[in-house]
Amino acid sequence: MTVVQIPGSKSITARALFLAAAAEGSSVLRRPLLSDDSEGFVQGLATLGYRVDRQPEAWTIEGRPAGPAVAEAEVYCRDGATTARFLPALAAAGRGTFRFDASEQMRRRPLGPLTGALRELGVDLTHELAEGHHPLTVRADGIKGGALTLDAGLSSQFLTALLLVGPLTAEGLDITVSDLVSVPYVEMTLAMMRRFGNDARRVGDTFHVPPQPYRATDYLIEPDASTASYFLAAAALTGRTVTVPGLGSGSLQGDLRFAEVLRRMGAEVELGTDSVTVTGPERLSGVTVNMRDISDTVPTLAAIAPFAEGPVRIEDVYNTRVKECDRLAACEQNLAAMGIGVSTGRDWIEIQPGRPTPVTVACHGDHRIAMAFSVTALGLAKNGIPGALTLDDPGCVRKTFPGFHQALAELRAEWQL
Ligand SMILES: O=C(O)C1=C[C@@H](OP(=O)(O)O)[C@@H](O)[C@H](O)C1
Ligand SMILES: C=C(OP(=O)(O)O)C(=O)O
Repeated sequence: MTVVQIPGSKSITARALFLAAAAEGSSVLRRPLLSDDSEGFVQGLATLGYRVDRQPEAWTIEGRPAGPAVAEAEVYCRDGATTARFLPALAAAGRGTFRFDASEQMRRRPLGPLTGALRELGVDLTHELAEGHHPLTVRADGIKGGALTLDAGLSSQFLTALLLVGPLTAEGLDITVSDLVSVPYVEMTLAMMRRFGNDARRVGDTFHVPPQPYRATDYLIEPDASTASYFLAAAALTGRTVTVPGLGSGSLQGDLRFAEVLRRMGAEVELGTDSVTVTGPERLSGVTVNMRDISDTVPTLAAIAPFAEGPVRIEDVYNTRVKECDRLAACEQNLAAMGIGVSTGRDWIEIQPGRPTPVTVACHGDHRIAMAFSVTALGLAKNGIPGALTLDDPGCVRKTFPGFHQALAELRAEWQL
């Protein structure tokens, strides 16, 4: 049995940073994620005048319920969609002129439903180059609040941004949502808002957020379940056992359900109160699975799929086309290059069993493509397929797990693969 320590959850770190910044008093966030996304979020907060004291194991943030401490700022959001979508909402609740920009990759990703909703709430917001994309400027003068509708079919992060800012509005928010994707991330948002003292709740398709102030909290961040998927998949693929401590039945992260997908493919899964353990079978079986709730783990499953006994079909994941890259296209491209039978439609991908030949993986600057296909390399080694699989951009893992390659190398050394 191999124990793998996984760094903190990106999504929980981002929410905790927002909530701590918006709360009255000083919050301590324990075991935050140290990566490009979370550093970008902290840097964004600092640019907006929030005080963050960063020790490696704990970050202390002084909250400001009235919003940013500066009247003008230029915030660079890097590649992080949580930063690029949550921080403009936070700034809108304050007073001042705040310009936001992001990397080329993030500039391409959609923002329109969120910026449209902020405008519906009376926020003065202008896009510089293209409607619904970064860069943008918010001329903030507080938010009164009220009722609004939101299309959350491309991203749940639009809803999370509005939920998080709701308690900072004068009257609260009632948000009626259509076509919501990634539901567990919204449940995570509501659970964390409760921990910081706000009783936002969902009734049918409407989310009610009372204007109840956040209070400062001491918050322990869970390991990242999407990151864990690569190591659980590695165990499932090679017949080994991996335990990830800190991720158990009480986890806030939907992506832990990826272990259930591995179970359906024949792996043994033990979900304890504070850990998850996966043991791989002799050979995985094929599966058809709806991954609308857990779409960050689509590349992980696609990358081990060729080694299954039957076809692997992943459905209802259109929004994976508007992530760091078009992930259905990137998975199809790389699997096809390896000689694997693969087809895709608007919102699905189907992968046939086969013997992948090693290639240089086209990462498209996407950490999940890089990490997922690094696991394919273990399948090649286990099946005695000669040659090395390489990545055209190994460094892109810095977005969520700068130490990924080292961690995987340690696993391979232990398993002699
Ligand atoms: O709210 C969050 O922290 C996230 C929500 C999901 O995005 P979508 O809602 O865009 O699917 C997920 O893919 C992303 O990595 C993190
Ligand atoms: C989609 C992702 O990130 P984000 O949307 O937060 O940039 C991800 O981490 O897979």
